[in-house]
Amino acid sequence: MFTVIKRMEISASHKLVLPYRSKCASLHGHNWIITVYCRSMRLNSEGMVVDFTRIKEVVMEKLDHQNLNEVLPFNPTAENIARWVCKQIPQCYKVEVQESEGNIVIYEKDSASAEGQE
Ligand SMILES: Nc1nc2c(c(=O)[nH]1)N=C([C@H](O)[C@H](O)COP(=O)(O)OP(=O)(O)OP(=O)(O)O)CN2
Ligand SMILES: [Zn+2]
Repeated sequence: MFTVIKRMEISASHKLVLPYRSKCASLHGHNWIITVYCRSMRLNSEGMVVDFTRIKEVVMEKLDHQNLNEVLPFNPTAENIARWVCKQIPQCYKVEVQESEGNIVIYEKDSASAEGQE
């Protein structure tokens, strides 16, 4: 089994839609550190699980220097962002989203529904 890990930092803004008072309901920014984990039993014809550059393109081109409320069709919580990133990359099974030093979310694909990893 091969595992590929790609870590990226994205600068972006967001506000959260919440049913209670929160400072996060106002537009603000973070430098999110997103770590993408991909795995496969087999390599493609180029000898890769997935190209590091392809992972960066998928994540950075969509999210970096954007207002996440405008480019994502859901409330841009760290949880939703992690799940969205995982869905963009077939070989991905886990995504860690670090919003600040102390705020970290990990999304892991349900192994029963995992695809493209063998
Ligand atoms: N489970 C989640 N909780 C919160 C999320 C989230 O994505 N998932 N997001 C936020 C906001 O984005 C907010 O910006 C973070 O607020 P806060 O926890 O107060 O974080 P700080 O960066 O200010 O960190 P400190 O711990 O206060 O230093 C809120 N909750
Ligand atoms: Zn925030």
